[in-house]
Amino acid sequence: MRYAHEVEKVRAAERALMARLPEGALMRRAAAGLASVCAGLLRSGRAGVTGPGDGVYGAEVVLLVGSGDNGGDALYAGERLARRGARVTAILAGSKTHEGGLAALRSAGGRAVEAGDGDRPVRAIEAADLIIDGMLGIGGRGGLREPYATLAGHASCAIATLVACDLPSGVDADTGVVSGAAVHADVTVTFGTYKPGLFVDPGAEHAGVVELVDIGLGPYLSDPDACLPQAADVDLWTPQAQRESNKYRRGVPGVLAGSETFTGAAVLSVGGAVRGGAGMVRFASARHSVELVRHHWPEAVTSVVEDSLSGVGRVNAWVAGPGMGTDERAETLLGEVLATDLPVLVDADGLTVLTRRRDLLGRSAPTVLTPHAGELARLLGTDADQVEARRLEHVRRAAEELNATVLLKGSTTVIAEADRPVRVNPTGTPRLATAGSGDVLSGLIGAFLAGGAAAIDAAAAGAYLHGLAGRLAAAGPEPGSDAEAPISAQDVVDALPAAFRTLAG
Ligand SMILES: NC(=O)C1=CN([C@@H]2O[C@H](COP(=O)(O)OP(=O)(O)OC[C@H]3O[C@@H](n4cnc5c(N)ncnc54)[C@H](O)[C@@H]3O)[C@@H](O)[C@H]2O)[C@@H](O)CC1
Ligand SMILES: [K+]
Repeated sequence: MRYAHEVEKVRAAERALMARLPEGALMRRAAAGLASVCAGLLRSGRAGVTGPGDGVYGAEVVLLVGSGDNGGDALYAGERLARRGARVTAILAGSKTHEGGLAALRSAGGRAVEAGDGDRPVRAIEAADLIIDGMLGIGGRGGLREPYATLAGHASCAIATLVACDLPSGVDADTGVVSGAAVHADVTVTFGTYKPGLFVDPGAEHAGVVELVDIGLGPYLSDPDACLPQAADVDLWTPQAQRESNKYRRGVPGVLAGSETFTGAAVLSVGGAVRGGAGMVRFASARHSVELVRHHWPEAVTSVVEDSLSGVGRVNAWVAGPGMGTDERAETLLGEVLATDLPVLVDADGLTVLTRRRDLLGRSAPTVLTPHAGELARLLGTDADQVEARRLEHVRRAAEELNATVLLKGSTTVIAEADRPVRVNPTGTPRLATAGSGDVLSGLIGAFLAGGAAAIDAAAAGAYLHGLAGRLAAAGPEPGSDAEAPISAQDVVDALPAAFRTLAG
């Protein structure tokens, strides 16, 4: 798991640590880590310098230097690279400059130009092998002002490898929100702990590959605000099929989905549950959906239901909502499911019903809600643009107000439960924004809930494997190929076994 802390907590930890260290020691640690990652990039040839030598000697390095300590980090890192023979140019963009850092760079042979000094900054950026963005770190607020915005644009377009110091300038550290121009980094070297904005789009997408440099902050940091699960975590959360397990021990999800009119959602949701490792799936719906599910998934045990689930048989968890409609019948059946003491996942039409029946959420058993921004906005009585603009804030609020584990779908899927760090899903592809993809996710999480996983673990594991299956389906059988193709929700179902296999690797 990767843990992230908001700015306030980072600052508190830095203060506590700095009180025990000589003046400037922390900045030198950060700069040493940053210089070491940059030297590695230059050595590997990734940053454009090829031929004999260590890649650092003779390399053209440009520092974009802001007025705060982020600029100080960049200047001290530049000093280290200059001492190893790099030709380092600092572009001074702030209203002031870290004096110690600038003096250190100059003493190592580096030079400095003002951001407003004609076309010299642009020429330096164009000729660079590597650029360090030291304009703004955790002190950044709102959209980039000039000349930062223009420099961010030039640097992001340059052929040089662009390395962000702590976080890309223009990305909000706590939320990942970008307002206006921002640095689009290849690599971000972040200090002490990850920042939530590095996990969540658009911040995550601006950060590129994120490297964490340990500056000794760990013991001083309080609880994390967000975390990013890794394959090993997901492996622990998915109920593993033990050799001795029989189909009942692995858990039986009940899927209440589809209607006379809408059948596809039901087929996909059952598919997610079957491929999620459910020993057996019970499916309850109107006759037409039942017929189609029987045809696609003969392994599901089906029941035609009208206004009661009494004949469905024993299940360990419920998935309710995809394609079930929003009429009175749907409301009655959803009410019956939520009145049980079983874990219940509510999605799609089920969420629409909940907007008028929030009282149904007053239960003590685990509930997982899987809305997209529009559905969450309706549940919270706000509008979708607000949710999209501040995803972390809204998913946290929803978990508190709705008494549920809330998985907010989107370009970065985020999952909240009261009093826990938000889990951010690291997998996925824009190709997953296709009809029916969410239905697959609901069934998959339902399989994990039925298998005994805690609600937040089931949701996080489901999001991870679903995103990975989407990526694998879009990439096709060519390993390592960057080319992606459009996919259908059924392709995601079919790629789930391959996604599971990566966990074992
Ligand atoms: N505090 C510490 O102990 C350490 C801090 N470190 C570095 O220090 C950074 C934080 O330094 P600071 O607190 O000085 O903050 P920053 O360097 O992030 O930026 C602060 C300055 O930027 C200006 N600014 C804010 N938003 C702006 C915008 N949108 N456009 C233009 N200018 C804007 C502010 O007016 C202020 O002058 C960290 O990100 C990290 O890189 C590291 O050296 C490790 C140790
Ligand atoms: K930066």
